[in-house]
Amino acid sequence: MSSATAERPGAASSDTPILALDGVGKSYGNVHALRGVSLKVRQGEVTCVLGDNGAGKSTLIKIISGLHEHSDGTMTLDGVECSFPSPRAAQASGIATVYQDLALAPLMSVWRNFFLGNELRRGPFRTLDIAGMKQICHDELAKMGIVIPDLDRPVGGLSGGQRQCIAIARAIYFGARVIILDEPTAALGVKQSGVVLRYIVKARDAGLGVIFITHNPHHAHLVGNHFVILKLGRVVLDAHRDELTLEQLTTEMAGGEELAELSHELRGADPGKVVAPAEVEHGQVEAPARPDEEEPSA
Ligand SMILES: Nc1ncnc2c1ncn2[C@@H]1O[C@H](COP(=O)(O)OP(=O)(O)OP(=O)(O)O)[C@@H](O)[C@H]1O
Repeated sequence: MSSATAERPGAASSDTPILALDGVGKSYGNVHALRGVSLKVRQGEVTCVLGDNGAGKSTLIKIISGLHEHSDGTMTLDGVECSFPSPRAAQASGIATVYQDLALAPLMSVWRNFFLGNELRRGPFRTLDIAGMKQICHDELAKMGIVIPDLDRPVGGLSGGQRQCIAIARAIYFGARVIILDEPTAALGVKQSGVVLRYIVKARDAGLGVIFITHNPHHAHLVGNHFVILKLGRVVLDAHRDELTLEQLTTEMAGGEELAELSHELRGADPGKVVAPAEVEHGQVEAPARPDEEEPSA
C-alpha cells in the first residue's frame, strides 16, 4: 500500500472516481466497526452516507481523512492505491473534512477564521496581509452566494448555517477536491439547513466530490446523487438517485422490512391502537406480545 504523500496520483480517465473504497474494514480490537465497505466518490456528485448510531459513519470519516488507517481492503485516489498516515497527508491530497464542531474560533473574525493557520504575509518583515485576506475572503464567500456584510464580525455571532458555509468555503479555497461533511445539518433548523443544502449543491456544481454524512433521508434526497446506507458497519444499500425514491430511502433508513414487520405485528396485537414504530424503536413503549405468543385462556 503506497502512501498518498509519496506521489501525487497520475492522470485518471474521466470516469475514474476521485476516491474509491473497496472492501474496506476497520477493527478496534475485536469490534468490527466497518466490514467490506465499498464506495465511489465522483467529481461533481454528492455521495450521501446514511446510518444510525453506531453504523460506522465516524469510522469511515476517520479513515478517509487520515485519522485512522483501515485494517482491510483498499482505498484509491484517482485510481492509485493509497492510505493517509495523517490528516495532513489527506489534506495534501485534496481531501478536506468539515466536522460538526467546525474547527472555527468563535471569538475571531470571519476573515481570520477563513485563513486560520494559512495566513497570507507580505513584505520583507512578513507582516500579515490583512487587506489581501479580507478581499479574498469576501470574494470567495460571494462566489458561493454567501453574503456577510461585516467580515470583522466574530464568527460566534453568525448563524449555524453561515458558520457551516464559511468552513466549507474555506476548505474549497484551500484546494479540496473531495469534501467530507459530517452531519452539517444535524443541529440546524429547517431554514438554516436550507442554506447549507444550497451550498452543498454549489460545491458539487463547482466540481467537487462531496461526501455528505447524515441521519436525515429528506436532506440526503434533496441533494444526493447516490446513497449508501451503513448498518452495523456494513453497506446495506448502495443506489443511485434514479433507482430510489425518497419514500424508499426513508423506509430503508428507518429499518426497512424489520420495522414494517414490527409495525404489522403491533397493529395485529391491538387493532384499536396503532403504535408508531418510532415509539417502539426509541423504547417509549414496549412491544406487545404477538397474538400467537399469548397464554391460552382457561
Ligand atoms: N476507538 C474505538 N474503540 C472501540 N470501538 C469503537 C471505537 N470507535 C468506534 N467504535 C465502535 O465502532 C462502531 C461504529 O462506531 P462509529 O462511531 O463509527 O459509528 P457512527 O455511525 O459514527 O455512530 P454515531 O452516529 O453514534 O456517531 C460502534 O460499535 C463503536 O462503538
